[in-house]
Amino acid sequence: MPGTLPVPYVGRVSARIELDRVRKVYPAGPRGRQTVAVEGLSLVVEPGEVLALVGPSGCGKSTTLRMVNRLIEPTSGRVLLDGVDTAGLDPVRLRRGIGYVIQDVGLLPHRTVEANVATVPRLLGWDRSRTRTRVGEVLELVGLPVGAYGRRYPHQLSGGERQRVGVARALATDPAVLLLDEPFGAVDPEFRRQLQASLAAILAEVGSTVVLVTHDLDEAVRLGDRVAVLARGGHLEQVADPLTVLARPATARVRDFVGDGAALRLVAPSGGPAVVVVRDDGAEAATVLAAEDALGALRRAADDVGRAADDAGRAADEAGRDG
Ligand SMILES: Nc1ncnc2c1ncn2[C@@H]1O[C@H](COP(=O)(O)OP(=O)(O)OP(=O)(O)O)[C@@H](O)[C@H]1O
Repeated sequence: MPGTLPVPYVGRVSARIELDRVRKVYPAGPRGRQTVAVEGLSLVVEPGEVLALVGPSGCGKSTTLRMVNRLIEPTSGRVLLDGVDTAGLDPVRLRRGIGYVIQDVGLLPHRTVEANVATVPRLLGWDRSRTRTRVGEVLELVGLPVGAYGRRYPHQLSGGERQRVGVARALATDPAVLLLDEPFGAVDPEFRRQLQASLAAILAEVGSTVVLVTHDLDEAVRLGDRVAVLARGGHLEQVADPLTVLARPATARVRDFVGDGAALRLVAPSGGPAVVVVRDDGAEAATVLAAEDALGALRRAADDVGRAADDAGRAADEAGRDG
């Protein structure tokens, strides 16, 4: 059930986000020219959906995200939440109803984990016992039980644990909208995979509408129900489910961005079985095979190669005997 903004949300609620011809132009600096960061972007994120925003550096991903919680005001166009134009809402109240996680999560260094996570519930005037219960729940959800971690300070945590506290803090009031800007940008690749897996489980649990900014295509494919690919100047090139983006890039820019590595790759999109995407760049054909079918095809191909090698070996032997 969609929530009605800008009230705080409790329970499994999610909002519909609509960007309607949104444009952002940064004014010229002392020496530079003005920058068109986002150009006429129209996009809908359905309630409960995870939309991953990807694209090359500087293509306007963060600007787009921050226009949703009004950390940045659009130059023109509208951002609607559940049909309500956010331009008419109080930006501070709006932001308290929207979870926001950035790369360097910005935990308050002199406050414990528990106190950091309780920040927004306190601002919203929740009573002590309700806050304590919820803080315990969200810390449990991100795998940092309050008994073991609640009284620690940020400097007593690893980078990955700090990121998870940031996610818990953003989830503390069950926001209808969750904005994630490179949430694991600072985490090393191997641990990143683990965090992505736990985030996927968390997102499935909370039901918020999520916009995830990442430069990591694999992260987008893993976590996104749909993937939106932006090009420089904030132009939307394609928005589709992850497999379609990989298998059938809509434009040359998307093809460049997803790269040749996408021609054959094993992916595990959220909620679906692992699949192999096979793209034939020379033709229209693109095939998405279930992993087992693809493995079967690869094994058969390997058997054929093996048989051909055996045949060639036998032929060589026979030729040797004859000679
Ligand atoms: N405050 C600002 N003033 C002027 N230009 C800005 C400002 N913020 C961003 N830009 C410019 O707007 C464009 C889009 O920036 P944005 O940070 O939204 O891109 P991004 O896709 O998130 O980039 P990255 O992946 O590198 O973080 C870039 O050209 C950037 O230099």
